[in-house]
Amino acid sequence: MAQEPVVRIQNVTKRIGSKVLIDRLTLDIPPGQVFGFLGPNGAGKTTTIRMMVGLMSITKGDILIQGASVKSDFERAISAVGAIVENPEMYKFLTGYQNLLHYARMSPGITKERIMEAVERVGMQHRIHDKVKTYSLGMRQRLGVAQAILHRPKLLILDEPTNGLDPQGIRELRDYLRVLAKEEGATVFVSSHLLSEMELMCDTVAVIQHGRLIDVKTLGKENDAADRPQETAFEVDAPERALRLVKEGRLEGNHLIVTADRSATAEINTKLVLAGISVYGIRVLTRSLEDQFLEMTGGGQID
Ligand SMILES: Nc1ncnc2c1ncn2[C@@H]1O[C@H](COP(=O)(O)OP(=O)(O)OP(=O)(O)O)[C@@H](O)[C@H]1O
Repeated sequence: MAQEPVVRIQNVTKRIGSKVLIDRLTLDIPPGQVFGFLGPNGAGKTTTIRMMVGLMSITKGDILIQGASVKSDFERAISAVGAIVENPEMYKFLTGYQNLLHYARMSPGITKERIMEAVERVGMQHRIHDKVKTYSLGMRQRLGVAQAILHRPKLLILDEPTNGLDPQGIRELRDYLRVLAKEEGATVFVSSHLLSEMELMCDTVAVIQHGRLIDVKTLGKENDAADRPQETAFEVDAPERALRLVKEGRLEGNHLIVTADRSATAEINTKLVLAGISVYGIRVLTRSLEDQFLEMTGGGQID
């Protein structure tokens, strides 16, 4: 049985004046995943996140976090959330550890052991006693994440966490977000306008444009991809005859390219072979999420 979603965004609309920023957005976020929220600049990612954490009101619809309504039960909803939406304030002349200790004093029940556990989750144990002013951007971000998870939230929200990070920093971010999702049993919700990074980081990606949900894709699951129609190339000895026989697709050299799902692929192969055409190879031409995203959003342009 599918587990209860950690977040349920239910038919949410955000209007400011006559402008519709978010248009009837419905989205379930399952537990224990790194879940991506992908869209070009201005698509409405930050607006959605701001509504999730109570920084902006919801015009219509509702958002449930661990079953609690952001609109009518905000205290309970937000208690399940750790978020970095704007840059977290850190005292630069204190060490990372002192910053966390300071923060922990303001929230009851966080022990020193828990602080060190959070520090380990983000791989900062070797630098945590250095002053924040000596940290790189990636380290400051890790410290921000450690702070955001101190109270063991079920949902960690990061708005554009890869911004400004170099490739190495992005790889490290990906690695520790995966550990977090697994070890803390938390769902990590990350927004980005960069597809390639989302592909590396996330289990699932929801694509948004013009305030509307366009698609939700599970990444890295072969079965999922295998059941959908995909461009498939049949390498044959008589391409023209193959095209006449199959009556669809196009030719590229000695390849017949057809959009087909698994069963159609098998049927086409049988047809070709029974007609005496030799099939030397069948290859699925998988497209990256990037290609699909560009297709969906018309090249990633805003308008
Ligand atoms: N307070 C506001 N009043 C009016 N329009 C706004 C307001 N805040 C955001 N917008 C507009 O709403 C749209 C969505 O903005 P939002 O910041 O949510 O996009 P985004 O997907 O997070 O993009 P980015 O990556 O550029 O931040 C944009 O067209 C933006 O100009």
